[in-house]
Amino acid sequence: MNFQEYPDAEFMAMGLADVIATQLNAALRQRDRALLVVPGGSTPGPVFDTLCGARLEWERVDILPSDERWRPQAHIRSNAGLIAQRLICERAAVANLLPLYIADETPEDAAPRLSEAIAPRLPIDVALVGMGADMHTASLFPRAPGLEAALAHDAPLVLPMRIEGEPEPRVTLAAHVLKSAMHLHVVITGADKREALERAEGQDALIAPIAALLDDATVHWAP
Ligand SMILES: O=C1O[C@H](COP(=O)(O)O)[C@@H](O)[C@H](O)[C@H]1O
Repeated sequence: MNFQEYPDAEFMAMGLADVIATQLNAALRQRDRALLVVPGGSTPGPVFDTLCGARLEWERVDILPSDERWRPQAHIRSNAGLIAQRLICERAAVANLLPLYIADETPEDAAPRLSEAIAPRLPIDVALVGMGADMHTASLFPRAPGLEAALAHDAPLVLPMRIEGEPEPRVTLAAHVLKSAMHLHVVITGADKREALERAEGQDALIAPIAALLDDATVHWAP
């Protein structure tokens, strides 16, 4: 794991947005299109606010959520809703959002079709994921039913997740999909998450799902 520490969240947003834009530009020099995976939640907003102004050919960029809460995009808890509002705007308004949600279907019914839809878009050029203080990443939650399947190297690309205590079901990219990204970044803030990250290192991924990604990741942390 590479660990990058910043003096505050604003510095981190600027630094991380710059790294992601540089990596996307490099990918676009090699191929027609680039694929960027991003998380939802409360942490990535400031990174999106800076990244959306980056100078790159956004019309050639596909943006895919790392996971989705099973809500329509207009819902306040939708990860795609956050991404559409804070990232797919300004210069990035012409980027293409690949939703991980199908209206009027259950996550279980939709997951195979979502897997089929994203398969031709892989590999991921740049993946940015978050982490909760409980060490979940994307929607890979500790001890969740279905977690073992989602950690398997041959898991379907997209899996449904039902997590006790969460207000809605979810879908998530499998761990191997995130790990296969050319560049993998984890963004976290606060002392509690830094401590959780330290606990996760070397842990069983069934207890600390973020551990499944750490070997391949650069972790970006600000107080
Ligand atoms: O529920 C989710 O949580 C994680 C972490 O979110 P945060 O609010 O603690 O930053 C996020 O990465 C994931 O995409 C989201 O669905």
